[in-house]
Parts: sequence; structure tokens; C-alpha cells
Amino acid sequence: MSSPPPVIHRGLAGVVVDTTEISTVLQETNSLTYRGYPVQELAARRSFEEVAHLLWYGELPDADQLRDFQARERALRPLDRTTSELFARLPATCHPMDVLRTAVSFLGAEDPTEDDGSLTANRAKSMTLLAKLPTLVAADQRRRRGLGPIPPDPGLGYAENFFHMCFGTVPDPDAVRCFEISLTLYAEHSFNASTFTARVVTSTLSDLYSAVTAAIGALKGPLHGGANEAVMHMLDEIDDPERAEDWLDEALAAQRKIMGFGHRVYKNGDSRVPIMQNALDLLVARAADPETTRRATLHAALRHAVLKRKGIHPNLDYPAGLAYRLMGFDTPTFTPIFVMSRITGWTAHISEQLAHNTLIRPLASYAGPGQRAVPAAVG
Ligand SMILES: CC(=O)SCCNC(=O)CCNC(=O)[C@H](O)C(C)(C)COP(=O)(O)OP(=O)(O)OC[C@H]1O[C@@H](n2cnc3c(N)ncnc32)[C@H](O)[C@@H]1OP(=O)(O)O
Ligand SMILES: O=C([O-])CC(=O)C(=O)O
Repeated sequence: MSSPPPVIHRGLAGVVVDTTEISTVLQETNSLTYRGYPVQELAARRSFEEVAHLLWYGELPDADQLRDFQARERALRPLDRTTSELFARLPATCHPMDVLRTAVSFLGAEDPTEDDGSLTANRAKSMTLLAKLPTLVAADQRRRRGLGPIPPDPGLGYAENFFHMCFGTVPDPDAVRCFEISLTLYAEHSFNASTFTARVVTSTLSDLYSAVTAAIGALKGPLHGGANEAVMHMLDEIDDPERAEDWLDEALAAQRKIMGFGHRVYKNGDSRVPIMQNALDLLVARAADPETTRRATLHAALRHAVLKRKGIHPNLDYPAGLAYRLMGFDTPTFTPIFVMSRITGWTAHISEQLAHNTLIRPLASYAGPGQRAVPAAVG
């Protein structure tokens, strides 16, 4: 008697593959907690550095722990000569996610930390990446504008320093706060595709830099982190708020995916969107210029049209894309900013995977030709 055909879970949809203590996404209540704390409260009351500490160590830092965390992060921000040279050799036209993927791989080759896979060694590597990623992202954005890098300022916090390295100035506290909120919201989201990629690589007992390099590759795709950039291209393409509905009809008729909408886990709205939308509304109100108002009107018109036509809600990438534009970042910088934040979640998961490791190796149901004889060689 033959066994029943296996149940196939395409895309691992609905499959629970492990436990985690880092975060939970509850689709029923549209809620998200990091180590038990609601992300809304963390975004409202805590800095991104505190959130990073929470994700890595399981608890929010006390004053001494925060000072120590900040001192270590600030000291590691500068790039060494060889990394700067490598960076300069990459074509200025290459996508910044390719720059990050290459740079992280290179940092791994250079890192003198003994690669024993211990928690201590991995925490040191995680801090190195947290500190250096913004320096790379900022230098790359300036390079696209034909400008030289601005060195990090150890007197500034993580978010402020990023603005300083991008533009040579730090905007008013409201804009910095909106950016910091986006970093907190992007930091962690359970077993999403890039985090799962990092866990798969880690499960082979490979090293942290390899896992992060692979995760950057997974995040780049427009069905995942690349969507924040794709949202901006889409809004640029539509351009006119009056065109939103017609554009949507044409896009749906052409079976296009509407970027920044839909989610594998949340079917009634992404828990992070209201917080990011509030931040975006604040940026729009501050700008108070006709072009920003027009963009915000288009953004809202498309959101309403997608909900009306398809019943699909926006995900975090939808408000984040436009918010980053209003903060002055160029579109190719959007997904790298996601990396600057998600490095915290990825590396927390790498440590967790190692603490209870099992090789991740699912099965597939074979659907190819039946067994056949190899024909004689030709000639
Ligand atoms: C931070 C993040 O990574 S959030 C995700 C960012 N990605 C995007 O914004 C890209 C656009 N969105 C999508 O492609 C999808 O919603 C995904 C990939 C995020 C989730 O996909 P899945 O969980 O596989 O949902 P699935 O694709 O099965 O969608 C269910 C239905 O809604 C439709 N749908 C879902 N999202 C969209 C969308 N953005 N545009 C148009 N239709 C959509 C699907 O076509 C499908 O319709 P059907 O049942 O008639 O075939
Ligand atoms: O959870 C997911 O599938 C995608 C996502 O929203 C994230 O990684 O932040």
C-alpha cells in the first residue's frame, strides 16, 4: 500500500518551524512585541540603541549598561583603510544593497575576532556591524551625489550620527525621532524571510558574517525589504493623485503586485503601520509645501483605492518609503536603512539559533521525471 501524498506547504506558509523568545507577531490582534514589550511603547519611549540592547540581551539597559553600549557602538563606527579602499573600488552604479552585501562579507574576512562561534564573539561581531553599517550606507549615498564621505561623530547618537554622515547636518529633533521610530519598527519581525535565511545559514554552524551576508541578499528582494524602495518608484510612476485609481486598475489588470501592500502574517493590517503613518503625517505637516502635500495626497489616495478594490492593507514599507524621501534620503538608500535596523534582529536570531541548534533541512516532494536509463554518450 502506498503512503498518502505529503502535504505541501509552499513558501512554508503557516508552518511553525521552531520556538523563539525574541519577538512575537500576533495576527489576530495585529500586535508585535519585542521580548514581551509592545513595539508601540518601545517606539514612543525608548531609543533605538536601547531596543538593540533589549533584542540582544533580553532586557532594556540600565543607565550604566546604556552608556557602555553607546561607547562601544560609537568607537566602532569608522571604517578601516582596507574597507574604505574596497568600497571605493565598487562601481558607483552598483545597488547599495550589493555594496552592503559585499562589505559585510569583506568585514567577515578581516575580523580578527576568534571565530569560535561563541556568544561573546558573536556579540562583538554584531556590534561591529551595527556600528559600521550606517557609515557605509551614508558614504554610499554621498558617493552617488558625487560627494566624499563625512566621518562619524562619536558625540552623536545612532540616528543623529547617520543624518550627520549623510548630509553634514542633523535635522530638528522631530525628524530625528521619526527616523528613530522607523529603526525601532524595522528592527525585528520573527521568522521573516531574511531572518530565516540567517537562521538557515547559522544552522550549518557557519559564521555570523556569512549569515548576515545571506540575509542582506534575502532582504534586497522587492517582496521583502526591497519594497520600501519599490513603493517610492511606484509613487514616482503614478505621480498625480488624480491618477491613483486608474493606475491601480491597470496595474491589477496586468497582475502587478502593489508594492507596500499585503503581508504573509498580518491579513488585517500591519501592527507597525499606524505608528509609522503618524510619523509620516508629522513630517508632511512640518514640510508644509505643495509638492509634499501632493505626494501625501497620492499616498493616501492609493491606500484607499487598494483597500477598496482588493481589501488589502499597507505594510510598514508603505509609510516608511515616503517618510524616508521626506527626510532627504535618496530612494536606493531606503532598503539599506532597513539593514541598519534589522541587523539587531538578525544577530539576535543567530545567537538564539546557535543556543539550540538543529540543522534546518526540509523535505521536498519530487515532481520530476521517473527513474530512467542514461542514454549512451553522443560521439
Ligand atoms: C517588511 C516586509 O517585508 S513587508 C512585505 C513587503 N512586500 C511588499 O510590499 C510586496 C507586495 N506584497 C506582496 O507581494 C505580498 O503581499 C507578500 C509577498 C508580502 C505576501 O504574500 P503572501 O503571503 O504569499 O500572500 P499572497 O501573495 O498569497 O496574497 C494573497 C492574495 O492577495 C493578493 N495580494 C497580496 N498582496 C498583494 C499586493 N501587494 N498587490 C496585489 N495583490 C496582492 C495576491 O495576489 C493573492 O490574491 P489571489 O488569492 O487572488 O491570488
Ligand atoms: O515578517 C515578514 O514576513 C516581513 C516583515 O514585515 C518584516 O520582516 O519586517
